[in-house]
Amino acid sequence: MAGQQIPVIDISKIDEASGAQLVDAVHDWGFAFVTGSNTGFSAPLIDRLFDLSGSLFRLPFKEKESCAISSNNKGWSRLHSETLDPKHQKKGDLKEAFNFGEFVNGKAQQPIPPSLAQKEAEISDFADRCRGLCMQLLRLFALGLKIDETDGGQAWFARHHDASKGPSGSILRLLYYPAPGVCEQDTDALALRAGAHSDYGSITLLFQRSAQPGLEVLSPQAHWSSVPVWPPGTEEDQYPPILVNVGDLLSYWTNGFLKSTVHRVVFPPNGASTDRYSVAYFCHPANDTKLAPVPSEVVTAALDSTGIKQDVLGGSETLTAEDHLRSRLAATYGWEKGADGES
Ligand SMILES: O=C(O)CCC(=O)C(=O)O
Ligand SMILES: [Fe+2]
Repeated sequence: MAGQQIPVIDISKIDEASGAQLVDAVHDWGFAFVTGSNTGFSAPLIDRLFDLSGSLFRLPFKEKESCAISSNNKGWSRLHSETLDPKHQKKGDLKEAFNFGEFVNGKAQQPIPPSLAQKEAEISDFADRCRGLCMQLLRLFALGLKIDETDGGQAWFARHHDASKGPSGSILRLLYYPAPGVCEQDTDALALRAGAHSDYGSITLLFQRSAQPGLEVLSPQAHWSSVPVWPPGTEEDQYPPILVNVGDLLSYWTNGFLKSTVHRVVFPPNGASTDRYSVAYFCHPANDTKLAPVPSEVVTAALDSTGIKQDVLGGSETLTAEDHLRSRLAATYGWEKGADGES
């Protein structure tokens, strides 16, 4: 797939037609761009968060280090400290990241750099908007999968993601990939900014900056294909297209019908000296959500035609969202404890 083929879907209407479009897009590829005022993200709002992210990563090492990431997967991680693909990458990713867990009444539940304190409300507001957009997307998935009203209809997934349902593993992650040559340079030609991985949760939202490309997705034919920052024709949009991808949990929940696609971040082409900043929001259902089979004729018909049975992926026990996340974190990092977190 050429990157520009990732469909751009206007989600101004939450109805069956846009639900079907979104489901079609992620059924094969796991990725789609969504746009329209309904996303809740104007260009200036996104710009402000990137300004804030720039000032966070420019803080003195000591201040960032005081918020270093721990086994709950919240906080700051430095260059080379981890890779998203430990099976294949010998060295850590060439990135810094700051993971914010859920905010409570606008307050972070983890140490944050003191000089960021007056921006706490702004970060919390951004995370709330991300969750709000994910709720709309979850409604669209349920509509596209034709879940019957008697089973919960468009609320089937969304109701488990409401903040009132209790804590979840949702994370807002700010990312900074320094330009080649700015930091200690890697001589390994295979070095990556972020190793190949799939995300763990229900839905990931990704915000990118113009002229800072690098994301690639793995095609079903096992080719890496670059993803544009702005799909052609959307450069001037008042509400920039936001990249959406399905995570492992939603793929599991739909018996693989919605795809969780492997992706990675590479250096700019031709040795160009550009930083990359991105912001990802990983949306998870409440920890105690039971991932029971989705009552969808669309999913059932697909399973019938492929011969895959519901329990092949799901096993005989109904996992909770927390079990699912814990098993993914353990597989990647060997973590046995905290269930909060993300890839
Ligand atoms: O920075 C990016 O474009 C992608 C980051 C990513 O895939 C992740 O952190 O899971
Ligand atoms: Fe990812």
